[in-house]
Amino acid sequence: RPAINSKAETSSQSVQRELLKKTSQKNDFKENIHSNGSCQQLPHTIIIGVRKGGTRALLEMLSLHPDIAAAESEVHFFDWEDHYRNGLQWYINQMPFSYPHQITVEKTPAYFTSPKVPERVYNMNQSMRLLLILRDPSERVLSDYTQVFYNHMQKHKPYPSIEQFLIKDGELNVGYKAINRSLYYIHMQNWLKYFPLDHIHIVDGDKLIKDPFPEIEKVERFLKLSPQINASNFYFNKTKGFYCLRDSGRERCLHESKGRAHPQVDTWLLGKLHEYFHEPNKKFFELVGRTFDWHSFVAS
Ligand SMILES: Nc1ncnc2c1ncn2[C@@H]1O[C@H](COP(=O)(O)OS(=O)(=O)O)[C@@H](OP(=O)(O)O)[C@H]1O
Repeated sequence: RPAINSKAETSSQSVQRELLKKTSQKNDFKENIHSNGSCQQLPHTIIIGVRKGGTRALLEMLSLHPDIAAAESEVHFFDWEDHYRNGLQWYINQMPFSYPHQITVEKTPAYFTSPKVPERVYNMNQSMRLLLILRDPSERVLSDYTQVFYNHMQKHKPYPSIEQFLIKDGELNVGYKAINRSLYYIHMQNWLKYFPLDHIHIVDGDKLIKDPFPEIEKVERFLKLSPQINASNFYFNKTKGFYCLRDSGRERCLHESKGRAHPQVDTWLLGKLHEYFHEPNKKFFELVGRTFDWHSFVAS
């Protein structure tokens, strides 16, 4: 049963349960075994978000571990109806081939803020251990905007300035989607209806940027992996301005779309953002019993 939610099953829940049952009965799906003994398996852990939190960096860094097998692209199984309808066999087919001792992981940042997803993950595996990487909520808003701005640029489409999204009638536009995605306590509450807090490991995305190794060590411990990733797997690349990875002598940085400059935002507007997130951040800290070093300014 869900950790907190004890309400009677709603019709949408029973439809979902039926959908999952249809595809999850043992004989209904196979784990696609390769002749070398590897096979495709359902993920043992999922990086559920948050969008622009550093999910790709986390996945790539974790993949340095020999016991990790990661799905390359975002799967969007639980949040896209077209995918979810295909059932668990389809989900398995998206997974990398891995050996029995390995942990399969996929990352889809949109899961964290998608209300249907926690229940769907729960219906698949009630004891799933989840990874969540969060970043300063205001910084995340700027990163979110930057991502969509570049998506438009690449298609040679115009895109309004960040001020046009952030300001409405002279005040902060709290209806902006990117702001909602940064209200972490709201989304976290949805997850905690189904999973206990100790099954959701929160990676500090700001710390992962500044000094990745200690954060990755914590993830190794959470996933009960042997400590195999070392400080020497990371080196700071001055040109990129971020840590890059060193794996068996090979060096690589994340794609150029990661670590882009954010738009310059007026101090007044930035102050408004920081002020707006003060209460929601406090609620989030109470919910998870831990604080983060996020901007949280209150006007005097
Ligand atoms: N080592 C390293 N190299 C490059 N980038 C790094 C790294 N560690 C964390 N980050 C931060 O990751 C941010 C992108 O987050 P996501 O991968 O979750 O974005 S996405 O939701 O999948 O689009 C990205 O956000 P932006 O800085 O806004 O581009 C980075 O700040």
